[in-house]
Amino acid sequence: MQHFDVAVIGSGSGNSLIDERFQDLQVALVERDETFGGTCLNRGCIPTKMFVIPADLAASVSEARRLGVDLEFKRADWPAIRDRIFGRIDPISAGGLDWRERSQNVTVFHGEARFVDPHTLAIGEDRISADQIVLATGSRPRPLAVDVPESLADRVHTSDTVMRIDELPRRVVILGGGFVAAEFAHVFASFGSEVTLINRSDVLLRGQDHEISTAFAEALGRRVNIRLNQVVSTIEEEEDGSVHLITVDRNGVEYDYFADLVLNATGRIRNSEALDLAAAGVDVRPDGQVMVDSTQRTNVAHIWALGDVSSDHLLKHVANAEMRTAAHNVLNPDDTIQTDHRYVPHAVFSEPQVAAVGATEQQLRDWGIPHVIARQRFGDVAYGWALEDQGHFVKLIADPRNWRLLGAHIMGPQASTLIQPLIQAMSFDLSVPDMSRGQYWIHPALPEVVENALLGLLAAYQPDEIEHPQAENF
Ligand SMILES: Cc1cc2nc3c(=O)[nH]c(=O)nc-3n(C[C@H](O)[C@H](O)[C@H](O)COP(=O)(O)OP(=O)(O)OC[C@H]3O[C@@H](n4cnc5c(N)ncnc54)[C@H](O)[C@@H]3O)c2cc1C
Ligand SMILES: NC(=O)c1ccc[n+]([C@@H]2O[C@H](COP(=O)([O-])OP(=O)(O)OC[C@H]3O[C@@H](n4cnc5c(N)ncnc54)[C@H](O)[C@@H]3O)[C@@H](O)[C@H]2O)c1
Repeated sequence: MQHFDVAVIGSGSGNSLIDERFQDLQVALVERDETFGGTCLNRGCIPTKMFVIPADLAASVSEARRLGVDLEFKRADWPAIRDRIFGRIDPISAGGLDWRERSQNVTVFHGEARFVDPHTLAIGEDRISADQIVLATGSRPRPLAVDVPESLADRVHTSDTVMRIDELPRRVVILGGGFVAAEFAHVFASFGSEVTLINRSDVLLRGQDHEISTAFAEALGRRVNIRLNQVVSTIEEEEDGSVHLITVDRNGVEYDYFADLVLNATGRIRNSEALDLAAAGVDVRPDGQVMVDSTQRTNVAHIWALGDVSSDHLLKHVANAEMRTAAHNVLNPDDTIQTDHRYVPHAVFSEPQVAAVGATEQQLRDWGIPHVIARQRFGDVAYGWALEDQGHFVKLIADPRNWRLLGAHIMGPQASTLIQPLIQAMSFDLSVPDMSRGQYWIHPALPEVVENALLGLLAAYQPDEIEHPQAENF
């Protein structure tokens, strides 16, 4: 049996963990998928955003018309877009594997790892042992709870497969109302498909500030048919080859939908069951989330975990941060560092974009934390005038006792970029007065919408007047 200093399971963030600091250690890297490099590179963040950019261009035609420019959308050449995207990504993945296989100190094992005992892994017929083991096995799409006829396998997809399809479907039904559903609804609708989004609950992008999720649903609803409070009960094939979905709402009423493609975007499950964690004594929650402390250590001292399999946040920037913590701690188990999960931001690359960091208004009310709220419309700053912006806004929430931001929520153009200075302010403990007046804000650039929202917070604060002051800059 081969023995290693470190064994890493999963080639996504797990592969990035093995940097030059490990060069004097013998490392095993195990990957069960034929594709090397994990979700973000091959079927997640990166290819989806590469579809979103052409979708943004296609969607801009209707925006242009409002500004007096007569553009025409002819068609999206799906095979060309797909081949361009994967023509770039697939070689990166293959090159990454090739480079790794040529690393002097790393042995790549192709197969599914499972524990035999706390220090031993089985990978097919192979058995390896390691002093320390890192679990970086990620997550996968949650399968539908209803049977899908085998004959429909090429028409009922998840995010793993949908980006590789051969042609743009005419009618798309998306099941789910989270990040994946929101981003693919934008892509397919912009490219000209007729999109119906069916969600089990009555909110899209649950977990966002209520004002954002309501405004987002309204905006997306202008381009996509949105059906809430319904779940699929049956999926069958029609004679003409289309997919027939029957859904049922809370009152037991049934609805029929017909599609050329169905995207199941109903959430993700963590890849932990194949690991046989019981054999190693690693604690895992009933939903499959491996339990770790802030040093990324499991309850078994030499076993660490990071990323989707153990994190509360299924986001690549969080997996990367946890990977950096785990890398340090594997190398310095007696001098560990912790992952900072205080201000984890996220962005949804749909149309409109949504981005947020920190607490929502409803959370602060529930927690009884005093707060001031300011809302600033994009349409009321100079760049927003140029955009003729309608309906997009920044919502900031701060604690008036120390003027620190508690939450920032943005829906609109470049939200994923505009949120960054707010993340920075929260991470580096910058106060609202310092942030708003302690620096120049380029005029007439879009970040003035953030500047004005910050000033709105200060203006909203009328001590003794009301418990939760709000600046209605609308
Ligand atoms: C469609 C989509 C879009 C996304 N967009 C974004 C985005 O814009 N921004 C963002 O921050 N996040 C995004 N995410 C989330 C992001 O992709 C994940 O949070 C991130 O990739 C998780 O990384 P990881 O290293 O934990 O797992 P992964 O990258 O999934 O790597 C885990 C690897 O482990 C392997 N594995 C699993 N079990 C075993 C086993 N027993 N033995 C051997 N190998 C095993 C898997 O095959 C996989 O290759 C997106 C996700 C999806 C699905
Ligand atoms: N831009 C990004 O950062 C990005 C993009 C994509 C994914 N991700 C990550 O991946 C995670 C998973 O995304 P996701 O969208 O798959 O999951 P999600 O958990 O965000 O959303 C799942 C949605 O499906 C709905 N749903 C569940 N069961 C259903 C059913 N039977 N019928 C209809 N609707 C049903 C839920 O109500 C919910 O709205 C996200 O939470 C996010 O962390 C991030």
